[in-house]
Amino acid sequence: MITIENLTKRYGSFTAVDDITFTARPGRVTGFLGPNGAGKSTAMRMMVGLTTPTAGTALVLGRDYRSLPTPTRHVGVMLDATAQHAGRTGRETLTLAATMAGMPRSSVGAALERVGLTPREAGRRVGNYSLGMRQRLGLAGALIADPQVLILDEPANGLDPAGIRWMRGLLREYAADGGTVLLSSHLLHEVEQIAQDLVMIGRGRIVAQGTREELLRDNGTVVGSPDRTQLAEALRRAGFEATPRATELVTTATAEQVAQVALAEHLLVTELHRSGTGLEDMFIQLTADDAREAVTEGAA
Ligand SMILES: Nc1ncnc2c1ncn2[C@@H]1O[C@H](COP(=O)(O)OP(=O)(O)OP(=O)(O)O)[C@@H](O)[C@H]1O
Repeated sequence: MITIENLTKRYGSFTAVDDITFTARPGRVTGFLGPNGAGKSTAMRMMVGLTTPTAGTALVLGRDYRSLPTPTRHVGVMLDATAQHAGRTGRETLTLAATMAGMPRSSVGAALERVGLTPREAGRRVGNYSLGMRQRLGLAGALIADPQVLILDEPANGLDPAGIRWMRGLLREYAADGGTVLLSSHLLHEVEQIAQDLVMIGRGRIVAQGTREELLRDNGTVVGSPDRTQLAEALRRAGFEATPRATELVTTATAEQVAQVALAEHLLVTELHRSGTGLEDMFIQLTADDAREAVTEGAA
C-alpha cells in the first residue's frame, strides 16, 4: 500500500507537485500518468525519500520509506534505469542489490531469469547495454527481494513490443499475488492495458483518478458547434443532458439525435464524435491547458 496525502514539492516559486492525494492498493496495478514535466518523477522521488516534500506525506506500507527496516527488502524501486553504474556488469549490479537487501547471492540468478537476461548478457558491462536491457536489469534489481511494493518510473521506456508485453504480464502477475504496483508513464495506451487504477497528473496537480472502468466510461457525444449554447438548450428541450464547454459541448444524445435537433433548429455542427474513445482523448482533454501553456513557454 502506498498512501500519498497532500504531497507538495516547490522549487522556489515553482510548484512541481501540487497537493496530490491518492492511494495505490495491494493486488492492483496503479498507473501514474502525465505528460512530460507533470511531476511524476518528483512525486516518486518523494515516496522513496530521495526528495524532501515541502508539505504532505508519502507513506509506503504505512511508514515513511526511510524509516522502513531494510527498505529495499520491502519496496522495489526503479527510478532511472540509465543511472546504473556503467562499469559494472549486470550480474555485479544485481549482486550489490541483493547484498543491500540482505538476500543471498543465489537470488541473482533467479532475478536474471525472471527478467529474461541471459548469463552471457549478465556478464557484460552495463555501459554496453541497450535501454531495454537496462530496464530489465533495473526491474530485476527492484524484484530481487520479492518486495510487497514496486515503484517504477517509466518502466516501459526502451522496451520493444514483445518486451512491453512481457513486462505487462510480469507486473499483472505480481499484483495478482497481492503486490502493490505503482508505475508512471506517458505511454497512455500501455497504461490503459496494464493498470486497474489510474491517477492522472498535469502540471503537478491530479486531474483525474479512479478505476480504469470509471475513467474510461463512455461519457456521451462530443459536439463541435459555433452555436453550442443554443444547441445545448435545444438538446435539453428535447430531453437530453447537454453541457457546453470552452470549444464544444457534451451530451447524452446520440450523434443521430444531435444531428436531428441541429437540423430542426438550423444550427451548424462542425464536429460530432463519441467521447470516452480511450484514455488518450481524456488525457489530452484534461491536460489541454498544460499542453498549450507548455507550447507557449517553449516558443518564448
Ligand atoms: N531539482 C529541481 N529543481 C527545479 N525544478 C525541478 C527539479 N526537479 C524537477 N523540477 C521540475 O519539476 C517539474 C516536474 O518534473 P518531473 O521530472 O517530476 O516530471 P515528470 O512528470 O516525471 O516528467 P517526464 O515524463 O518528462 O519524466 C519539471 O518542470 C521539472 O523541470
